[in-house]
Amino acid sequence: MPGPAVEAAARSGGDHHGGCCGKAAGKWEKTYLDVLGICCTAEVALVERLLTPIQGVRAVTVVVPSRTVIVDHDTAAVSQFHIVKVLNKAGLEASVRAYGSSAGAGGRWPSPFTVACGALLALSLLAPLLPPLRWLAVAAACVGSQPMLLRAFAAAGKLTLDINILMLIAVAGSVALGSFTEAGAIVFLFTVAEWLETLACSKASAGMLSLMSTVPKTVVLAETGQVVGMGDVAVGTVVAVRAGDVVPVDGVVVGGHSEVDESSLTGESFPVPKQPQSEVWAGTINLDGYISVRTTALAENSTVAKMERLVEEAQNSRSRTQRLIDSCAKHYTPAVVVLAAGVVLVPALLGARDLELEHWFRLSLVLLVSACPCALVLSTPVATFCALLRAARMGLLVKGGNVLESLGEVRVAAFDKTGTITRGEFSIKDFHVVGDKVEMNQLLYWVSSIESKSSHPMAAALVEYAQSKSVQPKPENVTETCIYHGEGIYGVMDGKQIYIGNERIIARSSCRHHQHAGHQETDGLKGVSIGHVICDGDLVGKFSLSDTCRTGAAEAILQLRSMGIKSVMLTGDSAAAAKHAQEQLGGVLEELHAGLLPEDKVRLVRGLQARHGATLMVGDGMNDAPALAAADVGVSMGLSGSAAAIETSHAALMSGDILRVPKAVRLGRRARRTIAVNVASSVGAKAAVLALAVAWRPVLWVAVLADVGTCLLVVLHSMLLLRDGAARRPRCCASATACKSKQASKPCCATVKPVATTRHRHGHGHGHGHAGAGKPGTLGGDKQGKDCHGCCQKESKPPEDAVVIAIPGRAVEHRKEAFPHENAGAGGCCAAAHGAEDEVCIVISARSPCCSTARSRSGSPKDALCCHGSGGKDGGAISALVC
Ligand SMILES: Nc1ncnc2c1ncn2[C@@H]1O[C@H](COP(=O)(O)OP(=O)(O)OP(=O)(O)O)[C@@H](O)[C@H]1O
Ligand SMILES: [Zn+2]
Repeated sequence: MPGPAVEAAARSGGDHHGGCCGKAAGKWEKTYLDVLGICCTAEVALVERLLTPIQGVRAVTVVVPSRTVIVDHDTAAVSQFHIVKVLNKAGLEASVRAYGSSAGAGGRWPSPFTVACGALLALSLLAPLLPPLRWLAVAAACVGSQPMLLRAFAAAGKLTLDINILMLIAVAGSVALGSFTEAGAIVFLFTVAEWLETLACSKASAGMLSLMSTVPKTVVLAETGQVVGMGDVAVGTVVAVRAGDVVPVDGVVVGGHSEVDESSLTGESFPVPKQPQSEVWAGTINLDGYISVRTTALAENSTVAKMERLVEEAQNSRSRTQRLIDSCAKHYTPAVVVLAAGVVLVPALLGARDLELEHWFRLSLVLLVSACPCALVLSTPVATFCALLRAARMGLLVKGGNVLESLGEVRVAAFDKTGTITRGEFSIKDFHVVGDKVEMNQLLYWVSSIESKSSHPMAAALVEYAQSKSVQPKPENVTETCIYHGEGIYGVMDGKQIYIGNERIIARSSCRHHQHAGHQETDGLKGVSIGHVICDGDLVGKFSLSDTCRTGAAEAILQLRSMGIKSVMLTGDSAAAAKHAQEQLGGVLEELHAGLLPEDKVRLVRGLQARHGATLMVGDGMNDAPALAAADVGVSMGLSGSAAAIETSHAALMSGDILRVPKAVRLGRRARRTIAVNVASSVGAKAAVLALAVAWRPVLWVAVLADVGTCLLVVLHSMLLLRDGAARRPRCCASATACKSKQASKPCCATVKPVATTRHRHGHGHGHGHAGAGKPGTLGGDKQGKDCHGCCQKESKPPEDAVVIAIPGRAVEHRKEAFPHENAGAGGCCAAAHGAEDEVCIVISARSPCCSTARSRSGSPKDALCCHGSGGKDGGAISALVC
């Protein structure tokens, strides 16, 4: 059945595995199998016992919720078909999963056995008219139990007691008692429930596959146009990616322009413009335009490959609750079976009469049926699976069920400033030479060359600044570098020892002008970070830079507060910069800690844990890695965030959308609630059946119904987690829920509303002399200043002063398609906020501070971006309005 696609998929999987383990002697492959016969942990043991003894099988992983078995095997020693055969012999209904196809496709229709069983059972109900028809019920039981028999035999052969054996004993018992209809009903109920469960599970695992977008197996070399296998692509190769193609590798664009859909990684459905120097990731889709990409990682080290591995590991790692339940379940089944035996043996030995004995026998059968802890065992993993999937779909990679549980327990959230609360996109406010030792160009050359070696956000800004002054950095001329976390960077150039950084670096460099250099408050620059350049012990340059808060930062913190979670800021930056960010956010943070070294952050996180309990830490940089590891849940932010932060964190947020932090906490809480309800209902159902059996009379089919019914309920209830939990409230602006809070909502709503009215009055917006006027999505309005309340009154500016941010036409169209009733532009904000699943919002006001930037005093167009929900990627900006 499996075609070439399957083999290709399996082989490439194997290559990558063998490659990364470095001991690829044979041809190790990872084969993914859909095994519909997996019901609970009993079958896990069975599958393992069946497969591990086979020679050439290295590892077997069973993922119960998605009924997937992953076999790591040597293709020379054992083929996938052999593995499938072994599983099918045990009645486990295994098949090789075609790469990219949806799992469990075979489960769409009930098996012929089930259908035949149902038909025969229905006919047997006519027995009152024609008594011999009652035997049809026995036939129904026999036909329907075919798959169960195979599995029961396999399990018995491996000395495992599984649900199939228990059910068959119950069926045999009913036949022995002469209740033929009951026997047929048990089999029918059981098989139908199993089929329904498979349907539900396949829906969940189909989502899993869509997450792991199909990365192409071949690439086209840009130079020659040759098509080569993914495995033969070395780092530094330039590959061609045409419009409509999936980007095959992680890399940097070296030629061409395009827009890329990164939703498979970030969960954001907004196209991201790419030009030379932009990073692109494997698995994202090149929407339009041809680009050539220089690879920066081998296929097996690409971000998607890492994600896949993480998701796989996450499914296998058991959470605390699950471990507890599993260890209880281990003792539960034997205990109940012994009890069931006792219930029938004791009265028999005591010489009970026939009629009484029948009662005890029935009770014992009911006990047996109830001995399967199916629903209980499923209660945690299915919920965890669905929650992890939901998280992954919103661009949050949670590394395991434990992390999910911890997320739900969070009491306090610590945020790093640069790159987390702020965009990490600094703009240089001022750069000047101090003294007459060097001149400007020389200084810029040194600074940009040395900063080219740093991944700090400030470094990028400094390099860009130098380039804008026509100074090209030459990192190859830097002979020695050292990065001092929390301080800055040191490098040797032209034989000079150069330090760049904050006041701490001045002390380190033993600068002769120490006294003079360290005073930033006296500089009259407020809310900016000050940097110093020291050359051979002399202060030779000074610069100041500023950064703006991310859209939604204030709202995210307010949402956390509404959930009873306190937020604090931990930053390595200066106190002035920290205070400035706090002001921009409208004072929503409850504590600020500035000037911290990485180890100070760890100490403070430990302190928060001691004082408040479970602590969430959100950060992005190298300097955050230890704190992320120390927190109960460390969330690293951004695809391009520091690799160290992504590795050490417990969860990685693939986009820069900080609003997903409260969303993640909410998801964690929902998952905990779901698990609690699952456990309670599965235990409750068992208890109710037993109570009914003891107090009234033991009815077998009720016991079976309760057993398989709760299994199904647990699965379906868990699947509710896949849906977006946030209730859709009417939203007045991009920062949606912030509208509840006074600080954040007023300026924003006030800004948006008048614009909408203005547009009404003017028909379509007419630009008043500002760039981009007349383009779709551009709005002009000279009345804005008057109409706007709050923030805008203070900040109103003449239209010429307004900056219209680039309007990628495509993006506007894209929006228009999504919200045809809207003319894009200002109104688009509301429109987008209503419908879009990921709250991509459009309205950008140049200079009209709103939302989180309400009190921003910055003048640069970049800084004024607000109400911009596309996750901090400026390229997505669409329209402008003028205040
Ligand atoms: N490459 C660099 N160039 C210039 N200054 C630097 C550099 N690296 C660090 N610094 C200085 O050291 C300070 C602390 O840096 P650190 O990386 O610890 O924190 P941060 O990124 O500014 O803030 P946060 O902790 O909120 O992320 C910075 O504010 C900056 O002044
Ligand atoms: Zn079971």
